[in-house]
Amino acid sequence: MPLRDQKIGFLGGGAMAEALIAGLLRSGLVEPASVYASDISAARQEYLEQKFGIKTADNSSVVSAADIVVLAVKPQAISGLLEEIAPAARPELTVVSVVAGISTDFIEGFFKTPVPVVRVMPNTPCLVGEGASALSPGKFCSQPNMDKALAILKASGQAVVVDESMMDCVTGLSGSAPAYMYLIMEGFIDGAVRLGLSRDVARVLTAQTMLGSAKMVLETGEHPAKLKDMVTTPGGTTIAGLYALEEGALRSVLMKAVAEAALRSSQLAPGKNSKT
Ligand SMILES: NC(=O)C1=CN([C@@H]2O[C@H](COP(=O)(O)OP(=O)(O)OC[C@H]3O[C@@H](n4cnc5c(N)ncnc54)[C@H](O)[C@@H]3O)[C@@H](O)[C@H]2O)C=CC1
Ligand SMILES: O=C(O)[C@@H]1CCC=N1
Repeated sequence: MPLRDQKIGFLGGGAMAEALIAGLLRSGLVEPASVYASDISAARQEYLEQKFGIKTADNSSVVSAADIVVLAVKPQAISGLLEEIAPAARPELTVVSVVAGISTDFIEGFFKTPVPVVRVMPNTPCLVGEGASALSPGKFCSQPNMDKALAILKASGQAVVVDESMMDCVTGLSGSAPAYMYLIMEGFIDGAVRLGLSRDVARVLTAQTMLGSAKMVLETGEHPAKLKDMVTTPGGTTIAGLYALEEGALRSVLMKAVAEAALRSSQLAPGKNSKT
């Protein structure tokens, strides 16, 4: 029970913090009274208090009150936030960062003492308990620190440990890919609407097909190519559709999407060719 008696504070109460808080409370691993959040938007703080029954306070008060703090601001705001909370940071704290493109080294550099930092790349499906998260330990991280971070992320889906050198890749894959999946689904839905199917029916059939196909991959452990072959009758419909997808170079487009997003992740840290 790595989260027993732990107070968890979220710094930045936006979409990602909301998804993780929802998962934690749904899992029953922590009570609302053990969860704190801070946000520069008063409206956002009020929303989180109302929705989850958690407490809100300013950044430094949350760090002082918490055993675990989750950094959940945009990369552009991370330096200011770290400068603000540094005086309250201490070696007993576990810092969990979900900030894209920001290394454990970068975060550790703001603190005067060795503070354990875990870098995490979650995704928005955490909101419905189906997140995919990757975690990497910083140099001051012990196994109990990792266990706490893993427990938070596993409350919202699946979580795996990867070497930090793979974090940009993971950011371009599972961190960003919900958006790619929605784009793909939009295309399928429009394709069916074009042929006369109602949008509502097309939406349900598309989303359930994506869910079912993903479940087949996870539950059978088979290579996707084998599962694809199971659908594909010689001379049938599927191979006709696959031919169109291959003509559009779907697989190379998807590979490029992961690479472009990973490249952008590597540029997000302040001072690293950041565009914003
Ligand atoms: N949205 C996504 O799909 C994913 C986002 N992430 C990462 O999670 C982090 C948060 O992203 P989102 O939740 O999507 O952004 P968001 O914009 O929804 O939330 C950020 C929140 O931080 C607040 N904020 C800004 N400066 C602050 C400060 N100094 N102190 C306290 N609060 C402050 C903002 O008011 C906002 O509510 C980002 O670093 C992003 O890279 C990681 C994985 C997936
Ligand atoms: O687009 C972004 O930068 C963030 C990180 C991964 C998903 N959303």
